Amino acid sequence: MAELTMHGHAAKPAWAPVGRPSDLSGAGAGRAFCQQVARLAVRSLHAELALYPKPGLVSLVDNGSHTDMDAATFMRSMFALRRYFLRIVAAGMQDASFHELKRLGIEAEARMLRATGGINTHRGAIFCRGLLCAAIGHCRAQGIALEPVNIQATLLANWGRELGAHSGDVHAHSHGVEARQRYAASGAREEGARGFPSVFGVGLPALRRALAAGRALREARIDALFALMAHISDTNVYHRGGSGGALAVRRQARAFIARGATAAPDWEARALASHRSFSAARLSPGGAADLLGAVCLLQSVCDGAP
Ligand SMILES: CC(C)(COP(=O)(O)OP(=O)(O)OC[C@H]1O[C@@H](n2cnc3c(N)ncnc32)[C@H](O)[C@@H]1O)[C@@H](O)C(=O)NCCC(=O)NCCS
Ligand SMILES: Nc1ncnc2c1ncn2[C@@H]1O[C@H](COP(=O)(O)OP(=O)(O)OP(=O)(O)O)[C@@H](O)[C@H]1O
Repeated sequence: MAELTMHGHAAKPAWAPVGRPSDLSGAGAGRAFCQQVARLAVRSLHAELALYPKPGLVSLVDNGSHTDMDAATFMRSMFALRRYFLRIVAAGMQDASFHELKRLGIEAEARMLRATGGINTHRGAIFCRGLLCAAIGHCRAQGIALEPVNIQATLLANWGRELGAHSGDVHAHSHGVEARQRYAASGAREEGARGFPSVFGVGLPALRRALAAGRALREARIDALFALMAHISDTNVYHRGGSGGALAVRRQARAFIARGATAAPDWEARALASHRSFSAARLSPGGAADLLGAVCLLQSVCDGAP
């Protein structure tokens, strides 16, 4: 939202920087800020879900490669996470420890699973967007401009050491752990430990480039998604498709980008063809989808986008 933006080209912030953590408990500017960021985080979940066509992924149009979840499952999960985002922004403002953020994340996962009947819709989003929300809150409390470079630096400076050491204690037998062991794939934990370089260095720049070239938000988000698919090591893809599946995802994404991505007049037909072929092969780049959502959140916080 425009009023969040702390730098030159958008509207001035509506609130004075929050200095005192005690603001968070009352109805002061701190609480209003947390509520606004939480709203943007939930909106980023919706933006990711609503985008179509996303190869193999669930959207409002169809379920892609998935038989166990649909848009309604994602909507239930989304509503269950609102309070989590509010709490984790506040925790970031109050200088919370990594242990405290992790506790909030684990609690949110449990709430998500209750809302979906045990289906994992947003584990990656809870992890990545939760940490970003904490860093955004911390920046705000310290009067640091809400710019991507500052948010990433804040995340690493405050929780980077523990993120680097965060290995096998949560979900010792997850699909991500399995993909790392079988294929030496990296995944959400490694992304987190490095301060989500794919979000800040790949997805967000791709989205901004497309917008600067005059394309609409939908096209810019598609460009960001394909840039992420071409770049990351997605443990969801490894889990479902092995190394062959991971190679196929990267190849298709690179071919889409090489043809000009959404600048090409026939981009939609080609994105749809990818969606059909991924769905037939049961491939689902869920990690890229999570990171795209994080890009949407950062764009709305830093650039004042809807
Ligand atoms: C680190 C987490 C995400 C575990 O990851 P792990 O790879 O073991 O689990 P899993 O296979 O279930 O995957 C988790 C998610 O990562 C996403 N993902 C896959 N690949 C990637 C990637 N390269 N980059 C980012 N996300 C990815 C997937 O979409 C999936 O939703 C997490 O469950 C965790 O530690 N949670 C603890 C609480 C928490 O969220 N804390 C937040 C603040 S510290
Ligand atoms: N729009 C989306 N469609 C599908 N998956 C998504 C979407 N957005 C994010 N994801 C991520 O992809 C993952 C879902 O994929 P998948 O069903 O393979 O997960 P899983 O629970 O690890 O595996 P399985 O369902 O095979 O047990 C979720 O963790 C979710 O974070």
